[in-house]
Amino acid sequence: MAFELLTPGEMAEADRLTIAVGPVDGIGLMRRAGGAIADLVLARYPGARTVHVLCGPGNNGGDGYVVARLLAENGVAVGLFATGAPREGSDAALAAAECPVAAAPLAAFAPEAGSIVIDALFGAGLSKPLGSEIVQAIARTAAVGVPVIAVDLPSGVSGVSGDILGSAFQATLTVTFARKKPGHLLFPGRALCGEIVVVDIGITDATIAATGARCFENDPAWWRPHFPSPANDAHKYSRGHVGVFSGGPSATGAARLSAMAAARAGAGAVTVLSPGAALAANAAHLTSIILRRSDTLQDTLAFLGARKPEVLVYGPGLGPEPEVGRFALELMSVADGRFGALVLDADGITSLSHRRAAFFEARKRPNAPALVLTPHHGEFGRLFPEIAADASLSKLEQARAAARRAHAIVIYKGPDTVIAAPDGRAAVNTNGTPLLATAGSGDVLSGIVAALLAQRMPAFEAACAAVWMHAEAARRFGPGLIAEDLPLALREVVAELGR
Ligand SMILES: NC(=O)C1=CN([C@@H]2O[C@H](COP(=O)(O)OP(=O)(O)OC[C@H]3O[C@@H](n4cnc5c(N)ncnc54)[C@H](OP(=O)(O)O)[C@@H]3O)[C@@H](O)[C@H]2O)[C@@H](O)CC1
Ligand SMILES: [K+]
Repeated sequence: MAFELLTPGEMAEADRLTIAVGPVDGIGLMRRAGGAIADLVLARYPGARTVHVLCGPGNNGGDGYVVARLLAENGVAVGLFATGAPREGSDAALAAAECPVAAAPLAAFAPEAGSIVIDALFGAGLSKPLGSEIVQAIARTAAVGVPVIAVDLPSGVSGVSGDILGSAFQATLTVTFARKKPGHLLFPGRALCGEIVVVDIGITDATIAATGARCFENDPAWWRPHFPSPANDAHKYSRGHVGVFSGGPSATGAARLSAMAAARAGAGAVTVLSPGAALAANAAHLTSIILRRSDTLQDTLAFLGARKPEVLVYGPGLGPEPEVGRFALELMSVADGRFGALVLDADGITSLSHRRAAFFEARKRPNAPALVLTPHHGEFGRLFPEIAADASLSKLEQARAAARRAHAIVIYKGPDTVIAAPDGRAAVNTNGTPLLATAGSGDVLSGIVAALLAQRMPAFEAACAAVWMHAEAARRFGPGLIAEDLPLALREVVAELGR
């Protein structure tokens, strides 16, 4: 299934391998790429009066010359504007030579209402911020509000990171080749692509695999085979037991949200581990969730010995104090098979930022539990300040670097949540919704992750599934959503996935 995301470098490698194997050559790929775009334009805009094609100096421009030629051959009035002639001997120069429409300088481009713009200025080869001539062309296009069809990427959007280099077109439709690129899915690029259509230009799945791409668009299609479904003879503990640590008397809700989500996501048993002072508050709100007092590490060890939970959730509602971080380190050091995995969220992450060296050291120990970290942007910056400050890394690369550093699955949350594993696998989530920007929503996510881990779903797949399910539940519930609604809204999502 075609969920890999290719960096521009990996895409260039796929092109190179395809051409090396033959029979299609570089200009052949370009003709296919341009041909697919011309077909889409003709199908989608049959009444377009004029199509303006803007061509850059590289192969993206080459695709543009193919589109211009094919549209002209189909009787469309074509305006062609170029930043300069393509390099002599290049495929783009060949495509330009085959194009019967004369190119005018880009400065002369002035789109009118009713026209369509094909942006073939820069794609995978964007290497620096756009110059003023191009920025002005973008502004003139935006001023008339005509549809823009971007070839490969909206010019100005980095295919690697989704960052905007100076300025960028707001596309109505972006047509890319073989596979999507990270820049299509990471913000702000994602918002500038409009609809994204991936066209097949003859690059095979085997060739994509040969590029070594290890990043994916998050989709149930590839993790669903690992999704847990209870065996017929299941009992509550065989379906996985999750323990969730609660905050003090005035901060217990977060743990209960996490616990409810873990139960709805299929954990057979869920225990809230509460400080004695918060037992009454928790008891007043819990029914099927087990409640157990835990004030000290000894209390927790007694629970681990007696109840043998697979997964612990540590962080929601605990407060950012250093002793919270110290306890997280103690938990990791006593794990030694007493529990399989730890989900560290919210204050569990922030509190460790005071003990980063000890934390990273603890992660190197051979008996350390599996770990899932679920930072949002601020928490990520606190635990991984050097990685967060490295502007040369995309969000995707930052998440990967953090996963390697912490020997953990990292769920780097946001509108474009990235999930990364220490082995280099990564996924970008695409079903997120602003409905999730609500207090307590992160606590629910940590509970879902824990439940899937407790049911023995492999960690990377479990994290990807949890992120997708969380967003899917929010979407289905719709406006008015508060975090309390999410666990129940999960029911339908779990039912469909487990079918
Ligand atoms: N066979 C294939 O490979 C296929 C490729 N295909 C197509 O090729 C595209 C990739 O082509 P590409 O590698 O030539 O890169 P492209 O985006 O055209 O730009 C490179 C040129 O732009 C220049 N430049 C960069 N930034 C700039 C700026 N801000 N301002 C000014 N100049 C700037 C850069 O200059 P340089 O960095 O060298 O100084 C260089 O001259 C890909 O997106 C797809 O559409 C398809 O046809 C399928 C087959
Ligand atoms: K483009």
